Amino acid sequence: MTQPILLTCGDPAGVGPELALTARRSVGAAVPVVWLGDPRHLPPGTPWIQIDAPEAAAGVPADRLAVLRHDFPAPAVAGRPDPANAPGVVAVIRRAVDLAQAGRIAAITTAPISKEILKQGANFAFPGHTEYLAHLAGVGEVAMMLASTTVTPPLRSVPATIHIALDEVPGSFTPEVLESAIRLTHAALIRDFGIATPRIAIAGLNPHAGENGVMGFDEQRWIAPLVARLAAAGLGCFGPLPADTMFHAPARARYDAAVCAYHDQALIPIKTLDFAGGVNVTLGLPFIRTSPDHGTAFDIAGRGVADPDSTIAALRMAAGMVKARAG
Ligand SMILES: NC(=O)c1ccc[n+]([C@@H]2O[C@H](COP(=O)([O-])OP(=O)(O)OC[C@H]3O[C@@H](n4cnc5c(N)ncnc54)[C@H](O)[C@@H]3O)[C@@H](O)[C@H]2O)c1
Ligand SMILES: N[C@H](C(=O)O)[C@H](O)COP(=O)(O)O
Repeated sequence: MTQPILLTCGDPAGVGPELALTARRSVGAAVPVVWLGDPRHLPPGTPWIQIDAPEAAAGVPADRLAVLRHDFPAPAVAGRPDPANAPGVVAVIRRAVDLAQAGRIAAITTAPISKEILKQGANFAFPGHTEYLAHLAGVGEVAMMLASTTVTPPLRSVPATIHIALDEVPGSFTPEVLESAIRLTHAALIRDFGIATPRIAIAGLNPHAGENGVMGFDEQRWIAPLVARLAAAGLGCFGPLPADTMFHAPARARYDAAVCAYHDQALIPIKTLDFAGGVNVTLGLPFIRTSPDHGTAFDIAGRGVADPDSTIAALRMAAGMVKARAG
């Protein structure tokens, strides 16, 4: 790789800045990385080198952090998020997308943000990176995949509805939304994960996938017919399956990705099985974006105990996707 993966700073009071150098070192010299943020927010003693353009990251030794500087209004106190820095956090994401769309970086890996702090400090109107990145890229349909990296068989799970309240799920989980998630998942498995003939398991919405109408009719009414139509069209999907029994190891061996109805149905299994190695990937963007699966972890930020593995896995997965797309 010649172009770098750009690692955003995320919330400067979260664990993002303290994980940056370790993650950068772990992926090694073959993968150039540039960190976008305010160097005042890095832990004291971090060896960093300022660069003026992402292209210069390849010349920075892998034991140093190449920094593309983005000055924030305020210093950061680990564990004490400051809404005054929220506009800076948002601007960093925007700048990363500008660089990706200009073809100057190979991929974006984002460090965690706090939606609550961004709303307080920047009136941020999006529930997460996923929706904001789609907005910035001008893309109507994206999906959020959480992919394991350390469990066998692996788990890749995609919630068809994303960051919405549970009481909004029944109205938002529509045939169009499910079809879009299945199509995006199918395309990503081929393009980014090198799976020529994807197998995609679809979760039901209701307990026992409705049990033939005893616990709900969504499966009979529209989920099963939709899945059958897309399977006939060659999308390799099957189901709907009862969600409670589709994530144990023998069940996972039967599919390459699971498409679920809502956020926790998809994310609880992966964060339980592989919290340390889980990676969040946005499907459907015109550029590559990965992220660790964890959040800002304000409760442990600054104590040097945060596990870097998910950030390392996110950088590695981004590099793998760059390679897969290059053929
Ligand atoms: N990609 C993202 O930007 C992203 C992802 C998830 C959550 N969040 C945000 O993060 C904030 C906090 O969310 P949360 O508390 O639900 O989840 P969290 O992942 O921040 O923390 C959950 C628990 O896991 C622990 N933890 C998290 N990361 C860890 C690590 N690297 N090493 C060791 N322990 C770790 C935390 O200490 C905490 O006990 C929220 O504002 C949420 O919106 C952001
Ligand atoms: N739902 C995600 C998770 O819990 O891992 C998280 O909020 C991150 O979402 P974005 O990548 O959209 O910020």
